[in-house]
Amino acid sequence: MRQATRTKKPDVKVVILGDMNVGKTSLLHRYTERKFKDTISTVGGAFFLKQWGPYNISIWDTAGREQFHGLGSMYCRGAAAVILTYDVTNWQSLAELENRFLSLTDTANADCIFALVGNKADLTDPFAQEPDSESESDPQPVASCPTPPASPVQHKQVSREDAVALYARVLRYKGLDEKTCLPAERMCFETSAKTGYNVDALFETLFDLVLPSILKKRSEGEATVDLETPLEVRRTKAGCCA
Ligand SMILES: Nc1nc2c(ncn2[C@@H]2O[C@H](COP(=O)(O)OP(=O)(O)OP(=O)(O)O)[C@@H](O)[C@H]2O)c(=O)[nH]1
Ligand SMILES: [Mg+2]
Repeated sequence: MRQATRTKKPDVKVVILGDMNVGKTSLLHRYTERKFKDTISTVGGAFFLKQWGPYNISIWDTAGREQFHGLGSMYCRGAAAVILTYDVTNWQSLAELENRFLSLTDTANADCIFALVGNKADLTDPFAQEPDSESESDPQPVASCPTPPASPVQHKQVSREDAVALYARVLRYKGLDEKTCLPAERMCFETSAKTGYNVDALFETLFDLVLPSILKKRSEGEATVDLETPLEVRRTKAGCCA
């Protein structure tokens, strides 16, 4: 009898969505490479493969620029989790999630998990300016006296309450009952790709939450996510497959 061989196919798909410049690619670099690197605006999309215990998780980076909007629902197809990303210093980036990006998730799995992420927290919150002890930042010059904040604190345009309210509307849009869903306190994050603040917590929370979805799929003997699905994937400068 022929034995099935296991290729390194992803078990589950996570997609990151949001307006241009909110820091989607930077968040993925921070998580997968432990670095804050220069980016160029993403063209099309790119995927990163992350080994999580015995499982392979594909994380799809998407382009926020309007010209690539049409590709978004293709990337979301079959997603087990979607990260809706905004910039805490830019109110419009939160509004765009509802106006432009939420409908793209119609192609995601019915039991898709949503996380709402306010990035660039280092610009508004002195606490988020501290490098995450787990994350290796690019070396900073050594200061001889108490270190001033790395950059001036900017006006925070999106409060946590605004994000929590949007999370509730996302659940409503998906026809989900707030009482039985994952609570906003757990699924709304403020992060900094620059310092690493909360970045591991975001991805690791999501990965833990998608495990049941992997196990269910495996027990049902479903095919894993097919990377060969024709997708016009143009890579970012940063490339992919961390
Ligand atoms: N201060 C600060 N800047 C950030 C952070 N994350 C990203 N940036 C900067 O924001 C700009 C955009 O970052 P990207 O990661 O390319 O943004 P994106 O969402 O992938 O943009 P598109 O690919 O065009 O959709 C870059 O100049 C980053 O250096 C952050 O956490 N803090
Ligand atoms: Mg990008």
